[in-house]
Amino acid sequence: MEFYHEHFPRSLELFHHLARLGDGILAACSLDLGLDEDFFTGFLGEPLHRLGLNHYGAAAASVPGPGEVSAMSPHVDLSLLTILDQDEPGLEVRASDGAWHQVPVVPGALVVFLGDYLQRWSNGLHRAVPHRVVAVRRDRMSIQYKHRPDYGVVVAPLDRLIRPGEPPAYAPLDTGSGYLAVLRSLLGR
Ligand SMILES: O=C(O)CCC(=O)C(=O)O
Ligand SMILES: [Fe+2]
Repeated sequence: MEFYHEHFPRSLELFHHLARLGDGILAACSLDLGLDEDFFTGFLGEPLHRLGLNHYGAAAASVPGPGEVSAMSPHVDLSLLTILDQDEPGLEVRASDGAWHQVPVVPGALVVFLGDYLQRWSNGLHRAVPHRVVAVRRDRMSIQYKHRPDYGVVVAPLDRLIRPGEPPAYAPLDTGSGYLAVLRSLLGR
């Protein structure tokens, strides 16, 4: 039992570091959008950030080559932004021309994705990159940190980022129900 408790403080430390990093990246995005750096603070309610581990078992030898089978289906994250670390290749991102590109494993580097909420709040000025995980030949682990608002928050394009006379690019999204819908689609339920 001791083993589990021993690692808990380090996990919390990691979580708080990632939350600070997430705040910093969000502040940079806000400034880029012409907003105050703490603009989103008032929109997030009690932020419900999430830290998790994903494990992908090595695919059987009979599985077709990389790219043909997804271990995690293509999606954008229901987060403001996601910070990710990975120990093996397998993660791919989709470019605007539809081509998939592998995200290399670079020691010491973290992967950052902007998520659906930032795309929606910014009316598409900031984009969430679709990504997926292909079948892997060796066991793979990733650590994913989702920088999130509270679940009850409704995300809608900001008036000041909508061009006069044009409709908003996206409909409002309830962060609670959207998250559940994606979980169901990822799990095939
Ligand atoms: O395992 C990965 O590299 C990607 C995980 C992911 O896309 C997610 O947790 O949203
Ligand atoms: Fe993701």
